[in-house]
Amino acid sequence: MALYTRVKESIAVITLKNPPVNALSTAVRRGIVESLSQALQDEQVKAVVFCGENNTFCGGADIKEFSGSMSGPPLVPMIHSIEASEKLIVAAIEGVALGGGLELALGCHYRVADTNARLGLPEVTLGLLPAAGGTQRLPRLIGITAALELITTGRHISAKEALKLGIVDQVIEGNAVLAAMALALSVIGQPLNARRLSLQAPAWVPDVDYVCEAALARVKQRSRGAMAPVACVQAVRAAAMLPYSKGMEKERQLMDMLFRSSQARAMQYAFFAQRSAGKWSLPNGAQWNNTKARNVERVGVIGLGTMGQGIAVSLVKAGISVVAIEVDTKQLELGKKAVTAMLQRYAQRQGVSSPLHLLKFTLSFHQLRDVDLVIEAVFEDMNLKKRVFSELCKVLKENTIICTNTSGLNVDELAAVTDRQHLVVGMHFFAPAHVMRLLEVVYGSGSSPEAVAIAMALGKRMQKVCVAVGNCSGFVGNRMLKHYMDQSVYLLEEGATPEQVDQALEEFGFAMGIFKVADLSGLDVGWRVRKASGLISPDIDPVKPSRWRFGRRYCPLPDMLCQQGRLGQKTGHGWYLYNSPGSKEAKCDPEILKFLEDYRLKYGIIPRRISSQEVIERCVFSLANEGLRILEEGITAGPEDIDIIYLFGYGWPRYRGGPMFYAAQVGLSVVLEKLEHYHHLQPDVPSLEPSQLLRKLVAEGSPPIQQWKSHIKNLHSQL
Ligand SMILES: CCCCCCCCCCCCC[C@H](O)CC(=O)SCCNC(=O)CCNC(=O)[C@H](O)C(C)(C)COP(=O)(O)OP(=O)(O)OC[C@H]1O[C@@H](n2cnc3c(N)ncnc32)[C@H](O)[C@@H]1OP(=O)(O)O
Repeated sequence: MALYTRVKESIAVITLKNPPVNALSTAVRRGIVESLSQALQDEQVKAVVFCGENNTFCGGADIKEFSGSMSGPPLVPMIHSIEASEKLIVAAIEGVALGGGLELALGCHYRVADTNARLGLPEVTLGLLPAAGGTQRLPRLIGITAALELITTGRHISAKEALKLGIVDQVIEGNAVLAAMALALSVIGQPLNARRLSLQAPAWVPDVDYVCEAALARVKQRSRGAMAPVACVQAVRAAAMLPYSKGMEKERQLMDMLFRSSQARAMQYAFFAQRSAGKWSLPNGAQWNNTKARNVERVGVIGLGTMGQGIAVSLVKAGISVVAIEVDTKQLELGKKAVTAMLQRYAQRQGVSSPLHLLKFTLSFHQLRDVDLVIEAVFEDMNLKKRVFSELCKVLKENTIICTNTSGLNVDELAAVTDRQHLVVGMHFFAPAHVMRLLEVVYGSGSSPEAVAIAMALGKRMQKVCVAVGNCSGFVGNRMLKHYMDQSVYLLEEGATPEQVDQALEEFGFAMGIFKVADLSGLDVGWRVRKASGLISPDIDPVKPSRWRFGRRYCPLPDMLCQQGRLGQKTGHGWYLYNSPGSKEAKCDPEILKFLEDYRLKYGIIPRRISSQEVIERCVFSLANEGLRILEEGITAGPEDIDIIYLFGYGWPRYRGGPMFYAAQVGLSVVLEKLEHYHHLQPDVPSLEPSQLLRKLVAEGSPPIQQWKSHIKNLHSQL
């Protein structure tokens, strides 16, 4: 709703009220229309100030309403009548003015913001465009080029930047509502036409086509396959080329198309999934709102390899003191140099003073005696980690939390060597840890809810998207990835090339195909894991290694590449060829094609043509199938957690929602049928066997993904 109040005799204040972000729900829009009419009818009122309750102007249209039938006064005519009002209207922006919230402010004649306000048109991140006149008014206010940048990225800007761009008229420290009233009193009586953005022409640009084509090329490269950024460019182009009313028609047409699209549904699902992942819960009933996290101010980071460096940088950026430890002076100096350089670059970019005073580098475990939490980031070796954990217990305070940055080792086995199993959790960061947003917080069987709460809160402070997951080999992301990777190499055996597989995956929307990712990470990473798990042993024939291990299909191609020293980008060749070691541009390697041909000949495999559809079905459905197994085992609280892990950690295209959402969107019965088909052809690949939960969900009529949790609960009670 909206609250109408009269102040200073001649000013009416209309306060949007819909906590927590005053989204423009039906009730709020109705309240605005009624309050505005009251203000316009009241002869005493000479000016109106719009503001939001609780120092938050408005977070935009109510996204929850998008999935139902929309009713109540529509936004476009409502904002039009604000702009057309003969009485002066000023927006007082505190907190946020986003999406429809900023569009409402653009309909006002003046805008005042407080210094901490954030503004933006983030509709593109929901698979939409600003459809309450934003694509037409913003270019008229700040020009085509700046509007294109803001609308196609959806980025939030500070009040300071908004002032520089000309989006707001004043930025004030203190109460924006009082400042808006003061501004209103100072300009009452001045003509309003020059303040009505729909009446203005956009600033002239010499070559609109060129500017729009360049923007189109940028968005296509940045978000391959996404419809919304392309539509945003088309709408802004219309602002430059057409009169306002025609531009509005174009905006409406493009919005109709996006609004109905599966991409918009997926991206809006992702918005809510991200928020639901933050509301973690454990199988024992402990959860985010019934468990207190104690504060963490000092953290120890053990190991300054690539992961440790990134973790230390993220901690310091969050204002947390770090004691960083290495085993010898050389490693310590290398780590110190890298961390210092990253933080100096960061400080320079942000225009802040370098936070190096928060860092201490040392060789001595004793320096950890008063840290609140430790993150171990040593080499991925169980025995080494166990030794580190035992040593830590000798020096740490008794309530210090111990976290391991393992990417898949058993957290319970590590906790067992400590004197505090309840204070041990996994914090699985993704490389590079100062860049990647995802953090899997892994609870073991003995981890206390408080330890989980502390790790989740720390991750959030480090700006990570945190997902609580149970302890199993590879946790969630890497456990699922294994099956996706298996299918990709089987496809090579059967006739595909790395480029074909990668092209299909990139066309699907992945940021990078699986073979390019493998080359980037280094093929030796998986090789070491396979050796440690006994899949590679000295009795395997080096010339014609077996294609079965432990009774299951196994593809020895990645091992054979490693044996040849083809470890990926770092050695200048892997699945692709690179100009030199460390260079990034992947080129097709004729040697690999020959190697694959020889391999097929050696094993008597007759290559066949493999379609992109088969690549996607086999790679993506096996990923989703494993996700369903994870759900049935209770490793995550819901499908949203899995999708968030894939969106933030594995380059899954946001406009496809995540593997679980994608499976639901394709249709669970289709996924079941395809998995049965491929499992029939590959009976020695157990992961292709449809999961119990998939069969159950299909048998129960494929409920929408939001209802899966209740079906999983029933499944658990039957087990
Ligand atoms: C059939 C054919 C019909 C075709 C045509 C139909 C046309 C329809 C006409 C539409 C006109 C278009 C109008 C406009 O252009 C569209 C929009 O405005 S879309 C919305 C744009 N706004 C956003 O994207 C902002 C989203 N929110 C945020 O970024 C953040 O929430 C925040 C505001 C920066 C605050 O961040 P935090 O403080 O971290 O808090 P949370 O993120 O955790 O949020 C708290 C709480 O609020 C819920 N929430 C936030 N924003 C919205 C919202 N806009 N609508 C609904 N709910 C919102 C969020 O989910 C959290 O909820 P909780 O988890 O606590 O339940």
